[in-house]
Amino acid sequence: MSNILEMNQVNKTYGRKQALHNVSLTVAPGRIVGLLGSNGSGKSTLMKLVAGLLHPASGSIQVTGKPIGLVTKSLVSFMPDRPLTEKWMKVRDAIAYYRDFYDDFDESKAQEMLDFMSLAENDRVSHLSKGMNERLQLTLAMSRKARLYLLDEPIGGVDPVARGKILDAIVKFYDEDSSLIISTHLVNDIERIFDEVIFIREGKLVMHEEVETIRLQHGKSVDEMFKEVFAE
Ligand SMILES: Nc1ncnc2c1ncn2[C@@H]1O[C@H](COP(=O)(O)OP(=O)(O)OP(=O)(O)O)[C@@H](O)[C@H]1O
Repeated sequence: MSNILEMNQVNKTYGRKQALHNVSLTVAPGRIVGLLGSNGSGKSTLMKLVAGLLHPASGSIQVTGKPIGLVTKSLVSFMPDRPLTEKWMKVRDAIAYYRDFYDDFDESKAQEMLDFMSLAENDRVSHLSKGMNERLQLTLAMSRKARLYLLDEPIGGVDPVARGKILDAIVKFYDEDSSLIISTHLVNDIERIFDEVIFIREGKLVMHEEVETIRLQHGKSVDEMFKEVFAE
């Protein structure tokens, strides 16, 4: 089966700042990929390019063999690091908003995820704790029927118990026809769910490896490898 994502020699600049340098990578179907790097390394930029929210300065990006554009917007579901919901909304309004906006929104999956997440339809978004808000954003992003899910820092600023619940939800509700890219710098908490990891530093891809290879051939956890590669 063809790759879900292919990036070839992608560069992205913001004014004079080069945020991504010649990034090339592929992601096969059915993979959970960790996109790991310290603050400012280019993780969000990479996701926004794949989501079609930014354009590369050069290079090509394809999702299921199709260049980024209108068609790929329906193949990619992006959970940004800042919520897309409005403060006045209740959880049910957020669900309705996504259902109206995305033809591929699966409302019964959303209901199942809300139950799993202990979120009530009547909860007001502005009253949700950070952890509960992350659960809502994850529910919204993962209830779309996409081929590629991009989750930008889904456990950022959330306590360890809430992190566990969010990771359990990702694994439980993830569909193996698709692939998932998750950005984080909290490697230790999340590495158990990754099949492969991409290390990115100052906009350059420095490693793309199967987690099993890191564990078996290098005898290290991903967190240990991360600390070694990113040691200053
Ligand atoms: N709109 C922008 N204008 C100018 N520079 C930007 C812009 N967005 C990001 N940058 C810069 O590009 C680089 C990569 O930023 P990016 O947000 O992709 O990193 P990140 O790895 O997601 O960081 P974090 O973990 O802090 O979210 C950083 O140096 C950042 O300051």
